[in-house]
Amino acid sequence: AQHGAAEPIPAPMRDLVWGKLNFLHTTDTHGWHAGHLQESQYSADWGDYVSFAAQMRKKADDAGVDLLLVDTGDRVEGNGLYDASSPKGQYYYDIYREQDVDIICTGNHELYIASTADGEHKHTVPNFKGKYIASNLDYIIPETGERIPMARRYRKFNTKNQGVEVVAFGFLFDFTGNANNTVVKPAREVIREKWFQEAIREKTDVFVVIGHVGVQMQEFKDIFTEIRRLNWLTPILFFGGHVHVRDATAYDSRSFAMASGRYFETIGWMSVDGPVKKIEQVSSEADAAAFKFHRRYIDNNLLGLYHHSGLNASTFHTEHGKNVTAIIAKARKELDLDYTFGCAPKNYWMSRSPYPGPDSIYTLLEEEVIPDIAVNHKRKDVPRLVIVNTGAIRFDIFKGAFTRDSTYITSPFLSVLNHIPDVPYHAAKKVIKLLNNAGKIMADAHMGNEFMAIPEQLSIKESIIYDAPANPFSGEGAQKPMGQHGHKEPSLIEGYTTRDDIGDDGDDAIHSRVNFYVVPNCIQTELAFPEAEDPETVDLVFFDFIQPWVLMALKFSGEVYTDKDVSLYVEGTFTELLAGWIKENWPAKC
Ligand SMILES: O=c1ccn([C@@H]2O[C@H](COP(=O)(O)O)[C@@H](O)[C@H]2O)c(=O)[nH]1
Repeated sequence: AQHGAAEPIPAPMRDLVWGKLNFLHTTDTHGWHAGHLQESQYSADWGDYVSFAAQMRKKADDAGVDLLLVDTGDRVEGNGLYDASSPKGQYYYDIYREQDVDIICTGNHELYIASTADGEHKHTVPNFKGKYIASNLDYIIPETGERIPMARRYRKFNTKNQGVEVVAFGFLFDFTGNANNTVVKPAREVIREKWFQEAIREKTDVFVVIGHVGVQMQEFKDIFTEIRRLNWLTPILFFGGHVHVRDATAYDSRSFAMASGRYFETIGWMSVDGPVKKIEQVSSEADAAAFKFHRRYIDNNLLGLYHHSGLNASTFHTEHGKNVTAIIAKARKELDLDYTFGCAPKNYWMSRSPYPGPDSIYTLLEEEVIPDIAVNHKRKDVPRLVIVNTGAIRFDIFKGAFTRDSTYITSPFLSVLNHIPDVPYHAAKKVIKLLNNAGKIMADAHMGNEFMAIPEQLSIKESIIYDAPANPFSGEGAQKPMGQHGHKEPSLIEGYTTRDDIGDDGDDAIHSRVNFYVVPNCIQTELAFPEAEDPETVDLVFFDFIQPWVLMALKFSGEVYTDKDVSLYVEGTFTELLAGWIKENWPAKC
């Protein structure tokens, strides 16, 4: 862990279940490779993960089984370690590559900005040569305009210890927000392509489909159906992401799918046991029931990593892992990520507390931040509606130092405030309602409103509010306390208490439960409104990211505008404006 990171706290633990084939999975790490410095339960860093993987590979070798590492994209955007350098990612590529990942693919965040996709093609694809898979993604070479596969379409290989044959694919969901130097092909079309049809006719022991795709999303279901059509008994394993949740499901009795959260809070574990090799393989569905699948969501917590590897603080860390931790520390220092803009007076939550409310980060924005930053001095007296999408905020603010790192953690995007001047108020006032409530109408116009909100809400549609704190030690397989604290039951800290299609025993550490309040897709602030009556016209101000939705909503309200009618409202990215606001408004010292 990084120097100064929150000390890990012991929790009651569920053990890992090993099989013949075992996997460690990361997804949506979004630059959090230094770990969560302010949260004890997720404070291990990428160097610790390098040590963990090496120790677990050794365990696998000793037992004669196999361990593979998987990463399903969105490694970038969301943390100072990636975003604070200029150009972005200057330190990240060399840190990330230190992990020996066996199967890796692209997420949508690698593609929003052309230079990010260039960086992916220039650095990460060659860093993981032969292991990087791009089943439905092409890249356009800037110099020639030639369109080529981002990386190989699939990978066939044998595992180290048992020689298990694996055919692996790497998909991205049907993403349309990419810059124009990549082409994402819809999964449902790719599965008809000749190369895919040939690949699924390879006689293999197991298919592994990794993807930046939620495990409940149609893309995975389509891929599963097509592989299964020709391979009735072969196990098919899916590793997904994008939705930022811990999740697992089975599409049938010989398949299994898991997604491993977000922000390097979670290291996913999947194992398969049973007749994994063709030679031992089964000829009927009844025999195929012998396959056993397990999943575990490992908190990225050093004490947990010690526990699962059977090691301790003096035996766990490899030289390689320690070096990676040191490289991260050096990068953080050079980027001055601990520079403090101000001191947050309390915690502000995205989903843990209701919006509107005193502890909601969106209420803080709506009532305090936006009125101060959404000001164009030439038009400051013109009434305006300022609309901000909630997905633009990526993480909670914790009481205490708000650092350069926090600015990117809260708001990594290059979002700016644009505007359309003098929009008739009768139309402008309908926009927020359409963005928040007219999901069906907008979806019919191929503008899914849910893409303006936080990704978690793609999966969690209703608030989850617990009546009272859960009984920590009740439930299936009540747990033994971790490590060095003997028989004393440690008190629980808040964290994941996952319920997926497999059950509620997926998390390795037992936490106390956390409420999840659903928030709207967008929030709105009214500024400079006359007191007596409604204005005739207003300036409509909004993040550039939601411009297509805003234009569509205006059209539905009877006012047609195009991109040509939109111009910048305030100089500076939202990230910079927020940092400036904090410097002005929160005390300098904590
Ligand atoms: O410029 C941007 C880019 C993205 N967003 C928000 O992020 C989600 C996508 O997040 P994932 O991590 O890929 O799941 C998108 O739906 C937007 O809500 C943004 O606000 N601005």
